[in-house]
Amino acid sequence: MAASPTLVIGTRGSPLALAQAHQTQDRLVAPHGWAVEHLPLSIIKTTGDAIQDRPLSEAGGKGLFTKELDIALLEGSIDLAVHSAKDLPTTLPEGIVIAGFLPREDVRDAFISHRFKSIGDLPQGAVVGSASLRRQAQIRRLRPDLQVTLLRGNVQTRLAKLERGEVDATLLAMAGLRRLGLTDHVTTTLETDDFLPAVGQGAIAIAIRAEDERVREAIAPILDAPTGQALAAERAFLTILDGSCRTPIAGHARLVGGELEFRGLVLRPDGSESLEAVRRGLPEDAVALGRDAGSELRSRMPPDFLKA
Ligand SMILES: NCc1[nH]cc(CCC(=O)O)c1CC(=O)O
Repeated sequence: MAASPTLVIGTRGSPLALAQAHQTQDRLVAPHGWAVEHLPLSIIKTTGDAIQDRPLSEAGGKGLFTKELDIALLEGSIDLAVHSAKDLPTTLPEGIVIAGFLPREDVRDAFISHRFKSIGDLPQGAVVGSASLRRQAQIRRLRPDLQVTLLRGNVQTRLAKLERGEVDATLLAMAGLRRLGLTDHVTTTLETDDFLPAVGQGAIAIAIRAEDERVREAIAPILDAPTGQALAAERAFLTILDGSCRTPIAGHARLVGGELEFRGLVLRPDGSESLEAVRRGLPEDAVALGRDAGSELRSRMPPDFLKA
């Protein structure tokens, strides 16, 4: 047998990022009969990891988690980069493409509280912490009487802050909690009809060099086509709305029967108003569905909509 080629997997160093990188590594072992030693991880610290004191939306947004990994890809020190699709900007640098996505995890958000059973159960004035403008705005829409505060840090840090009583409740993605084996903390899961996830939530994206056919072929067996179709619609929607991190935007596509169903939502940051668009169509038309929903919302949005 010929010597196996080596793929270097680039990842951030947070526990969630490492869990996702290990999942990618494990999935690549099976189809090729490679050993994990052929798929070493290269852990790369990003600007986003270093900023702890202010909301990332103020520090420059999503690219903060990808820039250093993009550079490593382009320089050739890694062969693929594993990302939470949710944290990826809509446009990647020249020369880098998303090859595809692993099969999607649970897309829902989880409500987590040690004292209260659900969002509806929170007493007036209770403090809900989240760093996500999307979650903040949706909470405010459901419960304008609550206090919504910034809660930053990785998943474990946020759970520790909740434990210490810094907030009464928080919301986290089910996908991350599952990957970290932390679902014991979940008080209740929020159905997508009531609380719409972020574009890309629950999906792991694999980025590669655009022209690297060797890597593209090697990872093809682990990519999931339905997830790719859903993400195509969601990311097209986000692109139309020019999803900056300052804008509360939610969007989710799923296959229902043979059809792709997309729901998109934009909210005022204070939750006082929201606009929703729904599209159904052929999975092949995913990009058009997402774009169309985005265009509809953009045309319906009053000019001042995105200001607080
Ligand atoms: N922004 C942080 C982030 N990026 C991806 C996930 C969870 C995993 C996923 O959504 O795929 C999380 C944590 C969270 O939102 O609870």
